[in-house]
Amino acid sequence: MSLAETTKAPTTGAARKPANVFVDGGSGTTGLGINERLKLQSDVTVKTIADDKRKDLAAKKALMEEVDLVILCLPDDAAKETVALVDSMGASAPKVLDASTAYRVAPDWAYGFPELTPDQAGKIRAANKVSNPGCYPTGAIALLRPIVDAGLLPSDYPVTVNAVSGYSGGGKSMIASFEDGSAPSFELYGLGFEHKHLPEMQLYSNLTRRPIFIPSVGNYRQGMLVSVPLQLDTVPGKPGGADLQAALAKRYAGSKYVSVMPLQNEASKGGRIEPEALNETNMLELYVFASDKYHQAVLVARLDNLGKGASGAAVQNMRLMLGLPEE
Ligand SMILES: NC(=O)C1=CN([C@@H]2O[C@H](COP(=O)(O)OP(=O)(O)OC[C@H]3O[C@@H](n4cnc5c(N)ncnc54)[C@H](OP(=O)(O)O)[C@@H]3O)[C@@H](O)[C@H]2O)C=CC1
Ligand SMILES: CC(=O)N[C@@H](CCC(=O)OP(=O)(O)O)C(=O)O
Repeated sequence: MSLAETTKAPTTGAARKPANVFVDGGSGTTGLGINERLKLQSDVTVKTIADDKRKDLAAKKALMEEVDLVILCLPDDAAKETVALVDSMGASAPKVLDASTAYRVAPDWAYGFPELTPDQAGKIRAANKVSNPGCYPTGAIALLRPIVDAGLLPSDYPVTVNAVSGYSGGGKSMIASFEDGSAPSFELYGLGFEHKHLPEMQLYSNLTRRPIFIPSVGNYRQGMLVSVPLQLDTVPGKPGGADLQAALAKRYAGSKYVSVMPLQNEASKGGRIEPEALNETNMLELYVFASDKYHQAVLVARLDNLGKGASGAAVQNMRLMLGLPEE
């Protein structure tokens, strides 16, 4: 057994040293959010790389020899480059948690949405490679998967997902374009039907038909809403809003980070929701707005794109992968 291997933290056990973690891309939007969260965790030590060496592969490899887990907060190509480096390290390789889109539907990686199914947290705990979900898929999959699994929505239903994100979702360059006033106040995008989140959204929602996904970005920093309209009279069995809400409540009962809100129907008054209420948290709220009169429903997820949509989820996955208790 190599020296580096003996320094890796055990994944189970009571008394032990803090686990060592390296955040590759630690000065980007997602990386900074993870570092802020890790400052509050005494059972994790963050190992850093000199700024002028942060893109130097030999320096990265030397640092990765010392850590139990590396979190990649990089563009896809750079993430693939670091993963190739990890793959060359043999027994001294750290576990990898990747925040990019590169491995989200790769069969040999675990998908880092612990609430996906009752056994997903266990898969993440046991995996050496975990991909952190995209922000929009986190909302869409959380809403759709339990309803499809319960047989309330057929897997070939023509699903449309609409969403709005704060501008931090686009990383450093989009943040700069909103903050220097060159970006429009609001914009629809994804109108080429090829948004990078579609494959994971379809796969983990258990949908056989590719959804239509229309995201948008507004002139505020962070927070998002993901919504899925449903014409319930076209769905076999004609489920009502209460059936949908009950399936979600059953799936997420006891969950620390996913809250299923009471059914919102004609009697509830309101019919409005804004995207920023969960900012700086790792929470995800799920709503069913429904009309029995018109047999229509809209499923809505609210989350912080930098929280449960990125850095918060990464820290939740990191703790599972290191065998540490929930925050
Ligand atoms: N922002 C968000 O809400 C979310 C982002 N993500 C994903 O997380 C990843 C990072 O995104 P985000 O934080 O927004 O992006 P940013 O553009 O804010 O940050 C990316 C960081 O990576 C650095 N970087 C680029 N290439 C390398 C390299 N070869 N080695 C080391 N560092 C490098 C950049 O440094 P420099 O600028 O100097 O090149 C920059 O600091 C992306 O894959 C993104 O898709 C995931 C979920 C949500
Ligand atoms: C507003 C905005 O541009 N958002 C980004 C998604 C951010 C995110 O979560 O995407 P990844 O995790 O896949 O990087 C986009 O639509 O490409």
